[in-house]
Amino acid sequence: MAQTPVKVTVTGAAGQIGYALLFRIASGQLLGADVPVKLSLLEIPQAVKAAAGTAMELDDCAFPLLSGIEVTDDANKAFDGTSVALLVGARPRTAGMERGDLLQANGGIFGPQGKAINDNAADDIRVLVVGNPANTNALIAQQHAPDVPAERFTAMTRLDHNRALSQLAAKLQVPVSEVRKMTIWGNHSATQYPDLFHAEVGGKIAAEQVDDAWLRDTFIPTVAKRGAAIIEARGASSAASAANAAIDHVYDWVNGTEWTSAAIPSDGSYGVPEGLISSFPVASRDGKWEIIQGLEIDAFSRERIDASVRELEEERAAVRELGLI
Ligand SMILES: NC(=O)C1=CN([C@@H]2O[C@H](COP(=O)(O)OP(=O)(O)OC[C@H]3O[C@@H](n4cnc5c(N)ncnc54)[C@H](O)[C@@H]3O)[C@@H](O)[C@H]2O)C=CC1
Ligand SMILES: O=C([O-])CC(=O)C(=O)O
Repeated sequence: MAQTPVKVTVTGAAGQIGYALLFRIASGQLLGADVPVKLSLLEIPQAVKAAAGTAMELDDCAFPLLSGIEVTDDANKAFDGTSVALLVGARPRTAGMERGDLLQANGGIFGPQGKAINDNAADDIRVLVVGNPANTNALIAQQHAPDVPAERFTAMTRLDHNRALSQLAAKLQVPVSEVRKMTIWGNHSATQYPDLFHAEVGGKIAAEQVDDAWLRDTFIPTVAKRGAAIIEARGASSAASAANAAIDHVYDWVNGTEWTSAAIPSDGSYGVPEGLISSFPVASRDGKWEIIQGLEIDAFSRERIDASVRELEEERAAVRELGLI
């Protein structure tokens, strides 16, 4: 192994997403098949033993790229020298809850973890928040890390993006790989807006290849409420698909992509107030996300983007009220 191992920290390592994520990171799918990794597993004290059990299983896989594993309940230790932080550890919702209902329960986790990242992480730290409500938790962590460039804090809407690809490909009976330029706008919540007016299939705008009623009454709600449908069917929230999306997000951030969706701090583009961590169409170049510019937004899309952004503003106001930022 020529390269120095990259330290990757996963919080909530003993949880269901953690279990679906860690083995894929250790096998090289997060950063690349030639990049050695060191894993740090952060858990609450009661779950450290279970995380240590997962670490035993990681050992038992004898992954050539895995150069070491630590298991801890100390955030300062977990984030010491970390280049990639996957903030998964948080309570999932159960049937009947919206993700925003978790703000009070989970918000308190992300301030201290943001501070521990600020004080200990490597200079090239990249943070992906998965724990819900992901956008606003990312904002909380970012606000406690004043020394880390703000754009290093991101939240996951890649699962929504992948769901949208899959639903559209099934409708048009094309392979998923033929869908281009999909975008999720706004919050990782039921107000998110999956946009077919810029997506393309066979070089033609997707919205023109489906009927309006399907787009409005089937596609958008199916994608936006897919998390609840999984909870209803599985009796537990999405895990392997969430882990898969986290891998996709970080891989593309580090290795580059021409078009995907990610929740990143707004620079004011498309009328989204600066600083909100909102999902946009993004490219990644030289290891940095860039919002894809110049898209025309019609009245139908404008109304939906604005509604989701309004919810993000309400969540930000709520966490201010709770003293979390
Ligand atoms: N952004 C997205 O697209 C998605 C987000 N999620 C969210 O991911 C989160 C995790 O989901 P699961 O793994 O299914 O939950 P889980 O309940 O199976 O695991 C969560 C783990 O986090 C740990 N944890 C709690 N507080 C912690 C802290 N302060 N530090 C470190 N670890 C801590 C728990 O001990 C537990 O082991 C939930 O908030 C869920 O809603 C889930 C699917 C998709
Ligand atoms: O819906 C949930 O609570 C879990 C999640 O974020 C998703 O599956 O998108």
